[in-house]
Amino acid sequence: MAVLSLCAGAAPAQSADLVVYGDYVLTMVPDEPVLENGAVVVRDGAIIAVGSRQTIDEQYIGAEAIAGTHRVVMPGLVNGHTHTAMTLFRGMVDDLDLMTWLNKYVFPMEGRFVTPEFVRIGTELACWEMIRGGTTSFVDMYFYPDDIARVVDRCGLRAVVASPHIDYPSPGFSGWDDSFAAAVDFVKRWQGKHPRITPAFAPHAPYTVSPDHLRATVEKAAELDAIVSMHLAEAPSESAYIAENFATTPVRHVQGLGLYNQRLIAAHMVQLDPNDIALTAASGVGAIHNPTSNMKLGAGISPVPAMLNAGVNVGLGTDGAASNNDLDLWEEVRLAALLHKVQTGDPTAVPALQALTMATRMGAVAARLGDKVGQLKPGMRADLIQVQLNKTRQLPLYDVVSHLVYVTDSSDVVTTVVDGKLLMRDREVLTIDEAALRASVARKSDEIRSALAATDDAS
Ligand SMILES: CSC[C@H]1O[C@@H](n2cnc3c(O)ncnc32)[C@H](O)[C@@H]1O
Ligand SMILES: [Zn+2]
Repeated sequence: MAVLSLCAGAAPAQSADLVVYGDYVLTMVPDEPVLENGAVVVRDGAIIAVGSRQTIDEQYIGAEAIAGTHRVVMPGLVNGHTHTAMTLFRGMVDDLDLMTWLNKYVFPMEGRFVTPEFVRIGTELACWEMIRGGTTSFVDMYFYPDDIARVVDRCGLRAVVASPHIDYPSPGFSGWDDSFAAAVDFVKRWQGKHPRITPAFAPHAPYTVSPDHLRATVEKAAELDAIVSMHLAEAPSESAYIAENFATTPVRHVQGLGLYNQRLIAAHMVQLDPNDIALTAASGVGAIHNPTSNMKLGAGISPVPAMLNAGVNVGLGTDGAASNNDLDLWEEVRLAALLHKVQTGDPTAVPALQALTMATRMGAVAARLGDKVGQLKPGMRADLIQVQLNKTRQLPLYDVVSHLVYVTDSSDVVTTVVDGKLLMRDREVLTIDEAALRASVARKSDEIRSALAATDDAS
C-alpha cells in the first residue's frame, strides 16, 4: 500500500528511438508559438511527442539523443519542384529566356547526355545537397524515374517522383506513346509500395503536350489515384502560344481539359490573371513558386500575395540546378519574402512567417504530402532539422523566425532527419559517400566536357 502511494502520479518513462532537443522548437502548427527549451520525440519513424525539455525528459527515454544548444528544431523543408539530375548541367547555360534555354540548349543536351547513369549520379548529387541544406522532401520530375526512386530509397529522403511524358522525343523515348506508357507503368509499380516515395505523372507543359494527351493523363491519374506534376503558366511565351492556339490562358486551357483538380501540383504559376487565381483557389491545385528560376529565365513574378489571399496553397521550389543554379531552399524562402515586397511596394507582403510556412506546412500541402510532413506534432512522420543560430554572423538573436528567413543559409543546418532516420549529423551526411560521389561527378562531367569539345572542334 505504502509503495503504491509513493509511486502514484509518476508514470513509467516510455521508450523512444530518438529525442531531438532545441533551445527553440518551431512546430509550424498554426498559431502555435515558438517553444523555448523543448524537444521532439520519435518512435518508429513518427513523431510521438513535442514538449518542454523537462516534460519530455520525465516521460521518455530515447535510444539516441541530439543536443539542442543554440539550435532550433523545425520541420524539414519541402522543395515542391525540381529536376534533381539536372545538377550535372549546373552552370552550363545561363542568362537566356525559357524557350531559348529549353529548345536551343537543354533539350538537345538532354538528348545527348541523359542516361540512367547520368540520372543516378545527378540525383545523388542533388540528394547530398538537399540533405546538407535541410530539405527533407521534394517533388522531382525527370527522366529514368526508376533510377531516381532507387537513389531516393538509398539516401533516405522523401520524394514525389514524377515520370515525364511529352509529345517529342526525350531520353529513352521516341515521343508521347512510349513515354506515357512508361509513366503509367511506373505509377502502377510504385503506387503504395514505398513509405517515402510517391510516384506521379509529369506531363511536361501545356505547350509540349497536346490537349488529347493531357486528357489521357487526367484519366489515368484518376484511375490510379495518382498525383500530376506539371509546369504551368511559367513565361509570357507560353501564354502567347496558348492564346494563339487555344484562345485562352494556360490555366483555363488545362482546366478545360479536366486537369485542374486536387491531384495537380502546378509549378511556376507566374502568368496568371485574376480569373486564373480564383480558379486555382476553387480547384485545390497546389501552386509551387520558384522565384530564383523565374528571375533567372526572365519569366516574370508570380502573383503570390494574390494567390495566398485567395486561399491557394503555395509551396516553394528551386526548379533544376540548370536554372537556379543550386538546390538551396533557404534562398527561395528569402526571395519569397523579399520579391513580393518589391513587386507590390508593400513591405508587409509575404511576411517572414508566411515565407517559412510556404517552405514547410503549406508547401507540404501543395506537394500533396501535408498528411505526412510539414509540422512537428504527434502523428506526423519525423522529418525534421536542426538549424544552428549562434554563428558570429547570426548574432544577436531576438527573433527565431526572422533569423530563419533573413539570416539563415543552408550551411547553418546541422541535423537532418527523415522518417525518424538520421541522414545528417553535425553536418556529416550519413547516407551518401561524398568522396565516391565527387569521383562520379568528376568522371561524368569530364565525359560531357570532352563530348562538347569534340563537337565544337568538328564544327
Ligand atoms: C518532362 S519534365 C523534365 C523536363 O523539364 C525541363 N525543364 C526544366 N526546367 C524547366 C522549366 O523551368 N520549364 C520548362 N521545362 C523545364 C527539363 O529540362 C526536362 O526536359
Ligand atoms: Zn521545372
